[in-house]
Amino acid sequence: MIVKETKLKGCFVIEPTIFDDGRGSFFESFNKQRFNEKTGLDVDFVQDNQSFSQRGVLRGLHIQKNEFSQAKLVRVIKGKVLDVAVDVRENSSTYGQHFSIELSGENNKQLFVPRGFLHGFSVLENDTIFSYKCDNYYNKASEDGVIYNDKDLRIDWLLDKKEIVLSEKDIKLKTFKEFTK
Ligand SMILES: Cc1cn([C@H]2C[C@H](O)[C@@H](COP(=O)(O)OP(=O)(O)O[C@H]3O[C@H](C)C(=O)[C@H](O)[C@H]3O)O2)c(=O)[nH]c1=O
Repeated sequence: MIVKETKLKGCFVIEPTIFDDGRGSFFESFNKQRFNEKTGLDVDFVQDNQSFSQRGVLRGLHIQKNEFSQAKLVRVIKGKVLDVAVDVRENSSTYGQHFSIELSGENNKQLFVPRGFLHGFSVLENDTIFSYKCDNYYNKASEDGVIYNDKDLRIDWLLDKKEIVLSEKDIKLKTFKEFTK
């Protein structure tokens, strides 16, 4: 298991050890002891989520605020996404900066997104299964977010504008300037 901290403190890329044999392959998708050892964290995940999307779908950028904020350990079981985490932790030296990474059923990479981050992903292949662990429960009332094409964040989602599919909720998300007011 290789764990590398990104330029955003506390945000890690995790590459599990894959065991290939004549039948196929095996890997531990999560091991609390090893995760804590390698990251220096002690995260207690309480909820697993899964979403299924076709190419062009873009989910995010979302966050749950205050006491409902969530750290997430995200991965792709099948297909491919560009996963994006935006640091919006108060007084962070990397406030407003983002890290993006391709997660796929091929590369089996995972991203640990700490509390205090906006999170979103664009779907790059059909029939993509996105699976993630959260360290706090879903709380709709605490949800907030930023529009995917915010002029200040300038995120390249690796999709043509005309193919992007957003939820009714995400179409109406605020700008980063409005979010940080
Ligand atoms: C997140 C969530 C949603 N729901 C229900 C609420 C809606 O009826 C339905 C779809 O929810 P939503 O449109 O918020 O799903 P996504 O657009 O995939 O949102 C997620 O995508 C981004 C990338 C994230 O990081 C968050 O985990 C989350 O905001 O599932 C639940 O019942 N429990 C949950 O934990």
